[in-house]
Amino acid sequence: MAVSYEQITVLGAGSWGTALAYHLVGDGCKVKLWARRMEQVEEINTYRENKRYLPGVFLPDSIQVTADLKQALAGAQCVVFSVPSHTFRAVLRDALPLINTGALIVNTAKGIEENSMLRLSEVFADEAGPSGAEHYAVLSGPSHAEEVAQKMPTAVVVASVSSRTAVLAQDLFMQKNLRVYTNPDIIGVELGGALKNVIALGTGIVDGLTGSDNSKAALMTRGLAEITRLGLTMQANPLTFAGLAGLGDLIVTCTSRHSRNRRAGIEIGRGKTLQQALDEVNMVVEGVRTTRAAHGLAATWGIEMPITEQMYQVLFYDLPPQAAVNNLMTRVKTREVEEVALTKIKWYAERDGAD
Ligand SMILES: NC(=O)C1=CN([C@@H]2O[C@H](COP(=O)(O)OP(=O)(O)OC[C@H]3O[C@@H](n4cnc5c(N)ncnc54)[C@H](OP(=O)(O)O)[C@@H]3O)[C@@H](O)[C@H]2O)C=CC1
Ligand SMILES: O=C(CO)COP(=O)(O)O
Repeated sequence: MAVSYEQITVLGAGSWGTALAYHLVGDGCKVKLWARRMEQVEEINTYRENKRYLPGVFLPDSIQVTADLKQALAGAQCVVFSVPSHTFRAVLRDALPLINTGALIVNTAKGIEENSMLRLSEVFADEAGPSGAEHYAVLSGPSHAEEVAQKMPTAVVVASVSSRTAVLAQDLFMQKNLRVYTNPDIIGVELGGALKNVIALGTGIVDGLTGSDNSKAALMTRGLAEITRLGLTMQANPLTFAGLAGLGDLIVTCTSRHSRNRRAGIEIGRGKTLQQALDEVNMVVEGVRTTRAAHGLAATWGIEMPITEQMYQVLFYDLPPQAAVNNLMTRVKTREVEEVALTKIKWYAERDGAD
């Protein structure tokens, strides 16, 4: 039977945190939404609307907004993290001592820690200790805040090392407009959600350059191939990349007008610098830091990720986007699917010293 919560706390009052608070608030359940800035709290309390991050959505009084972390977390049986991934560790560190033991923790950020190259569940284990993992779940999949807030039918996935926790998170978010699947493959779900943003920047660039549908389809498909290649080596289930956290999220992020990563890419494709593109979007563009982390992971695991490599050169070394396209198109010829499967076999053979 589904557990009913009296109080849920959402940390992070951007688009996603606000949409999730709106989604979760219901009969008998109080939702507290934590924003780091008092001005934002005042604005939401005055207008009952998050004008900057989720305009047009009326937030009922049963969503209590606060900038006081202690007050936000007092009594919470469930804590949803919706802060940008590069701030996750710091917010987590402040929040952990204030979170009730045994509370369900759901992280909804999509990224990889830039310098450590850790997945966010690894960052969590780093801060909370490995035993905390039992209560920790990840929510991912194709789900733009704007559409979830409009109650558009949406499907997402939750992953946890604990099947009980995954089911608790599934029950928590499941509603008529939001269908939630569970998946035990937390590695694949985290990698899919983070790495699709790198490809979305790339498809955005193509939109800004030429708008070619053929080129975008090529990037998405070959992007998924390199994500799968890395994921396989990192012990993910390859089927996860064909699911909501992989292909599903890749489609939405690479094609939607709501996607910040795609929008930033479009600006770069039109000739803006990275900083100009980020200023234009003015919301978190996770794919930029993730490109650096993915580039590092590819080197660490010895995996070829040509699209990630070109994105890295465009974003951080001013490679002109057209030159990146040319580089991708003139790579040495290769096979479509065998390389993906062979990657894992080759990697293990090398590790184990086998022929
Ligand atoms: N938007 C979406 O549709 C979806 C987003 N996600 C993921 O959710 C995460 C959050 O994204 P989203 O809500 O869209 O981001 P937004 O850009 O909409 O908002 C970011 C929020 O994070 C706050 N913030 C920034 N830095 C810090 C910090 N150091 N400590 C605490 N809060 C901070 C911002 O506050 P301030 O205004 O003060 O800077 C703002 O409230 C990302 O990982 C994203 O990939 C996942 C699925 C869907
Ligand atoms: O992850 C998302 C949708 O599932 C949000 O993607 P963007 O960050 O590109 O907006």
